[in-house]
Formats: sequence, structure tokens, C-alpha cells
Amino acid sequence: MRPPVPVVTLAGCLGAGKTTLLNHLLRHSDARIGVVVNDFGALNVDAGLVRGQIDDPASIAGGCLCCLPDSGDLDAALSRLSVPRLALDVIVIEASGIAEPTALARLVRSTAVGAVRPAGIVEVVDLTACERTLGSTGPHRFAADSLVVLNKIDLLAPAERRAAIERVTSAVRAVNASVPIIETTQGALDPLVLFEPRIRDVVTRQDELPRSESVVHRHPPARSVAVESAGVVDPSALVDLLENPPDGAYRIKGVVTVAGDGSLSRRRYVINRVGRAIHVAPAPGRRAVSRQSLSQIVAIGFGWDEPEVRRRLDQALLGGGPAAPKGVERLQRYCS
Ligand SMILES: Nc1nc2c(ncn2[C@@H]2O[C@H](COP(=O)(O)OP(=O)(O)OP(=O)(O)O)[C@@H](O)[C@H]2O)c(=O)[nH]1
Repeated sequence: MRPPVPVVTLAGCLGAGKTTLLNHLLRHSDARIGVVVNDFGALNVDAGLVRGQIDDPASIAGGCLCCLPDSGDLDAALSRLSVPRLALDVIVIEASGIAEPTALARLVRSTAVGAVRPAGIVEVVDLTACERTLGSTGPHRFAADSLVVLNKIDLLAPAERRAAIERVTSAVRAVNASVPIIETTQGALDPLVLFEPRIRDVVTRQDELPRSESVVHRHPPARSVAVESAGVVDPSALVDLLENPPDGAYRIKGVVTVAGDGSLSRRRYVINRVGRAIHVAPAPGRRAVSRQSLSQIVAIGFGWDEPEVRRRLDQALLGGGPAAPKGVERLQRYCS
């Protein structure tokens, strides 16, 4: 059975650059991306931009997503896109510019579609329209965000830009202390930040991950560190990493073989941290990994101390004897 398809929600005030960012991601990612657009018009994605797309964007019209009378339309779109035949890696919902991120987060969390799981709110902010962003809706809108993208930095002179970045950053930090904040022009966000490599790619492509940084040189410099170990992993060490990741690690992903606690035999899990959200699931069948006992973790992030990130990842893969029962329990708390 396929694990649930992650659903990333793209929010942001009208004209902030959501569509621009989405088009950028569609052009620069190899992931299989499904798109749900909640707009008053159609998503302006031409044939060239939908390269890598498996199906047409699902369009939800008739009003702002978070104001619709029920989640029926969203559920129908998510159902359609999460069918195994499409084999999507991720679904992106582009919300209308008037949707409230906190309401969107609730809506996605409460979907009745079991084949998907929430994977965070990415909020695009137009840096030239701080008054509008902070004034009309209030900074509480940032509380639900898992990533904030400060866009249109090209439109401000350096001094003005610094002041605007500081204002928005302090407003965001007041309600969401740990959310990563990234600056972009034309929504040029590194897709690695949002779209996890497929599980099997973590296995087969981990040496290639850093290379994508130089290929997509216009992106903010996302970094990745990958580690692996042949032994079984102590679940407590793993949960310590997930709950308290190294500074700058926005995303952590891995397939791990976890030690049992005596009564339980060892098991394999897919671990995933996006922003602050942690998700753990039993690993799908043999297809996902080439060597059954190998444990692998990839971290993706910005502005970090790489040796320290590597040290923390290695530490999480340190195994040992049977796990303390509490460790297994802690890990399973994050299982859906
Ligand atoms: N100069 C500049 N223009 C940008 C940037 N990002 C987006 N734009 C322009 O801003 C306008 C609005 O961008 P969209 O991507 O359509 O914004 P949106 O958030 O999808 O808009 P709504 O659907 O109305 O909410 C377009 O004309 C974009 O070309 C940027 O970083 N710099």
C-alpha cells in the first residue's frame, strides 16, 4: 500500500507570488506534483510548465476555499489526485489570495480523504506590500505557517529591503518563533525544500542531492546532508532528532530500521519532519529499499553548520541493543 500523499498548501495575500512560485516549482522539480487551484480564474500553467505533471490541475471555483460551506470540493479534488494510478509524490494546493492560512490548515487536517496527509503551509509574502500583509489581516495569519517565503525582494532598494524584511520577520516571529523564513525573487524557491525526494531516491540518489544546488543556482542555497548505517536504530535517538533537529534543518526524511524492545521485533519506518510537523509511518514493502536493514536519513535546510548537522544525524543512527520500551512508544506516537 502506498503511504499517504503529502499535501502542501500555498497561501499568501493576493498577488504575493503564489502562482509564480508554483510555476517555478513545476518547472524545476522532477517530483510528480498534483495541483489543486482555488482561484476565481484558471491556473495559468501552459503545457511547458506542466512538464512532470500527471494530470490536469483540479480547480475549485466558487469562492475562497476556507469560506466554502464544506470541504466536499477539496475532498473530491484530493481523492481524484491521490489515486495510486497517478503515483504522485506531492499535491500542492494553491489557495486563493484571501484564504486564511489557519483556516486552510484546519481544512486540510480535517479532510476525509485517507490517502493524503497534511505537509505544511507555505506562505508567500509580498515584501513590497507589508502594510497590506501586516495591517489588513494581522500577523496571526503566520501562526499556522511551516515556511514563510518573502518574495519580490528585487523590487526594493537594499536599505528599504532590509527594513521590510526585519518588520515582517519580527511580526512572524511574534506568533511563530521557529518557522523558517526565506527570501526569494520570482518565487525561486529550491524545490528540495518542499518536495522530498522519493523514498527510493533517498536510497539511490543521495549522493546526487547536493548537486542539484549548483544546477538551480538562482534558488536560495538549500543544503542537504545524507547519512546511512547498516545497523538497527535506537528509536529514542531518532525521536530526539525529530523533536529537536539541528538549527537550520527544515526538513528531515529517512527510512530506518528500528530496534524492537524485546517483545516487539525490529521494524522499518519512514520518518519525516517538515517545518515543525513530524510524521512517522511503517515503511512500505520491499520495493522501497534495496537492503532491508540499511537506515538512511536526509536533512535539507539552510544556513546551517554542516558538520554539526552530520554529527546529529549520525548520532540518531547509532544503534545498540534492544530499545527501551519508551523509545518505541515515543516513535509510534507520531505514526498516523
Ligand atoms: N518584480 C517581481 N514581480 C513578481 C515577483 N513574484 C511575482 N511577481 C509578479 O507579481 C504578480 C502577481 O504574481 P502571482 O504569482 O500571480 O501572485 P498570486 O499570489 O498568485 O496572485 P493571486 O492569485 O491574485 O493571489 C505577477 O505579475 C508576477 O509576475 C517577484 O519576485 N518580483
